[in-house]
Amino acid sequence: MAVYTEVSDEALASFLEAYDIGTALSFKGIAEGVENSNYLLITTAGQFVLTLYEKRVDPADLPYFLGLMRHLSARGLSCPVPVAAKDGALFRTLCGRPAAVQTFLPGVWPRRVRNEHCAGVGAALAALHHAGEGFPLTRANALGPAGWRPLFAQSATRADEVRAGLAEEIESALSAILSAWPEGLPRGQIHADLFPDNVFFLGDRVSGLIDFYFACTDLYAYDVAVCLNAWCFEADASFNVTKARLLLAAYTAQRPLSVPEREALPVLCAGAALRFLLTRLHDWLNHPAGALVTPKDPLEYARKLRFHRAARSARDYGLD
Ligand SMILES: Nc1ncnc2c1ncn2[C@@H]1O[C@H](COP(=O)(O)OP(=O)(O)OP(=O)(O)O)[C@@H](O)[C@H]1O
Ligand SMILES: N[C@@H](CCO)C(=O)O
Repeated sequence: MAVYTEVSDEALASFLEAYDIGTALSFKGIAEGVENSNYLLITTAGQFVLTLYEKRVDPADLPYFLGLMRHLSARGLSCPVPVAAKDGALFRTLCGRPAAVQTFLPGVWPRRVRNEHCAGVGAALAALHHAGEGFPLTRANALGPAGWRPLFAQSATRADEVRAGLAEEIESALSAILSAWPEGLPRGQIHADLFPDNVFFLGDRVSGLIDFYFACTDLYAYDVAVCLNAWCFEADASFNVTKARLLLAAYTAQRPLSVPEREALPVLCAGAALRFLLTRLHDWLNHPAGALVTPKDPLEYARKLRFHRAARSARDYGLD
């Protein structure tokens, strides 16, 4: 469930007065998602999603996130478009929280990832990277290499509660990855969290991308690495090279990877696995008893990390 803030009919009606999208016909909480409160809002003008930003999103980042979505959409990428209020603002305040109205995106995310989905996401990721060009704002990746040590420091002494030896394994991976992290690769606006639950499909075709709240300005090939982690492993933790080949073929058809990007793929994939291992470990150790949201398994990413640390070259990911 992800409705942390209840909105009364009166509060909604007065909020909507600031917009040109008619009056509410129906208003329902959306159960999915973890971070923010999301509502499906049907008005006399159409269908929208109303998001109230809870603790994790820094309001200072909203101009970047919402501006990026407008920029991407204007450049042909299918994603929710933030609707400006009558005064031009992309977000306002509702029930004491920053809140934004976005267009509704049709489609469903794949509960079971098939090969066709991987080709679709590869193409969509390259389209996102191209569409982001020219966006004037930047945002540092708070969960990039510089953030990993401080993040791990919050869990290090308790990591072995999750699995004996985990702290040492993370420490060794952290040092190896940081010392091999590539310099000078092409960078721009990246999604940084393009997991299956953030990609909507209609049939086998991508209908759009959502959840830009980790987006930042970082290495394009790191975004590819995030997707290889999120889309190309099976439930038994084995790497599915067919899925990787399809994802990479569709991506490189639109944005070829340079030789240095290809060479860096194993360390970028290891870094991406470490990022999700660290955030999941933190959430696993710190989730309040009785919380409605089940934390995600950190060990899934410890297994993926091992695969990447054993990989020798881009060939291990299906690139020739
Ligand atoms: N524009 C949209 N159109 C249609 N559905 C949407 C839209 N935005 C969000 N949703 C729905 O709301 C759900 C949660 O959205 P989102 O993933 O952005 O939330 P979140 O709270 O930031 O979650 P998390 O970061 O944990 O995934 C989505 O799975 C989807 O069902
Ligand atoms: N995609 C992240 C959650 C943050 O959106 C994970 O699976 O750990």
